[in-house]
Amino acid sequence: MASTAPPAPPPPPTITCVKHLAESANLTSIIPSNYAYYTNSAQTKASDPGDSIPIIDLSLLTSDNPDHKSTAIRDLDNALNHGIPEELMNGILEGTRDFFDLPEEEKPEFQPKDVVSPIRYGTSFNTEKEKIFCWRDFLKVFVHPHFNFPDRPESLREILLEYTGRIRKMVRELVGGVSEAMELDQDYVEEVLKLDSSFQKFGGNFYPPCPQPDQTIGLPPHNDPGLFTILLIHNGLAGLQIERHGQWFEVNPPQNSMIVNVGDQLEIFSNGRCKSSRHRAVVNKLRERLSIAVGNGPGKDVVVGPAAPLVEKDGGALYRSMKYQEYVESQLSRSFNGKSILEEQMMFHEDQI
Ligand SMILES: O=C(O)CCC(=O)C(=O)O
Ligand SMILES: [Fe+2]
Repeated sequence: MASTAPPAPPPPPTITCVKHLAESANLTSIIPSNYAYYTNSAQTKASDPGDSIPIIDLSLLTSDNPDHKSTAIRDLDNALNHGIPEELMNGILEGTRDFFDLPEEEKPEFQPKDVVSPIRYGTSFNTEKEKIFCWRDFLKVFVHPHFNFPDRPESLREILLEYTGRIRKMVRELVGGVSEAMELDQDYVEEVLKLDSSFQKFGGNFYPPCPQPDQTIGLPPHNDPGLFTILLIHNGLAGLQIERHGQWFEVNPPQNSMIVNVGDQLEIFSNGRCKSSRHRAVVNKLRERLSIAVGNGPGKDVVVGPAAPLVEKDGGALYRSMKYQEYVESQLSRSFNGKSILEEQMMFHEDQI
């Protein structure tokens, strides 16, 4: 009688996550040289709660018509005020934290080589391409149109489904508000961007405390690829910075608030009316930081270019069109220090217009 072979042991960890490194007794006061990243702190301005970083940059949603503008503002306000219950926010933060707390030997199964795998745990951004690593670990899960979920921890599955579903609803309202501000028909926008099958990606970021926070970076400057990213930061801990006119501004979100970042597809679709937010995350000496970034795009197979009525109004398209799936894959397979894909899609640079 043939005996059944015992199950194969799990593969050894392929990467050292930074959480493990930060917790190891070997890490004293100097970080390893492959985490060295120079940030010009002189360029960073402290935040001014008065006017520096609006959590939603309503000026990006401008229409020349003041009535349209105020309707859009009201709609956006509604979307955000009636959003996500506090316990759901706490639940998703706890579930994600539980994932990062799984024993290291249980994590290799979530570490596929392929950058477009639907469930991917890793460190830095793309360690295959990078010599300098960033001080963060991540969990990325594709949650729509197909819902994927890691089978552990138990606490994550249901809450992931519910949380990302709520975020999709909120994003549709945001898209509705923006469409109105740009005088575009909402049904037209939903249809051309195929929002029923929107590609949605859940991202958990874990930044352990770092003995030399000025010598490294949590996430280097980047733009998110989709339409809107909704960011939730545990305890609103500072670390996120947004670039405006060559200066970096700290964002200090109020407790239980969410940050809405405009992504590249919205800049392209709006023919430059909405500007994609360039941002980065710095790390903290004493406290760990956990953020949840849910990226919301159009359908994967949509070829996104400037909306036809806007091109007509503006007398031309300012951006090339590209299938969203190719855009995402191209961004994922780069290292962070290369040229931004958005720049490549611009047909004219501001100094040429
Ligand atoms: O952790 C943060 O504050 C930023 C995260 C982020 O930008 C991202 O995941 O794309
Ligand atoms: Fe981001």
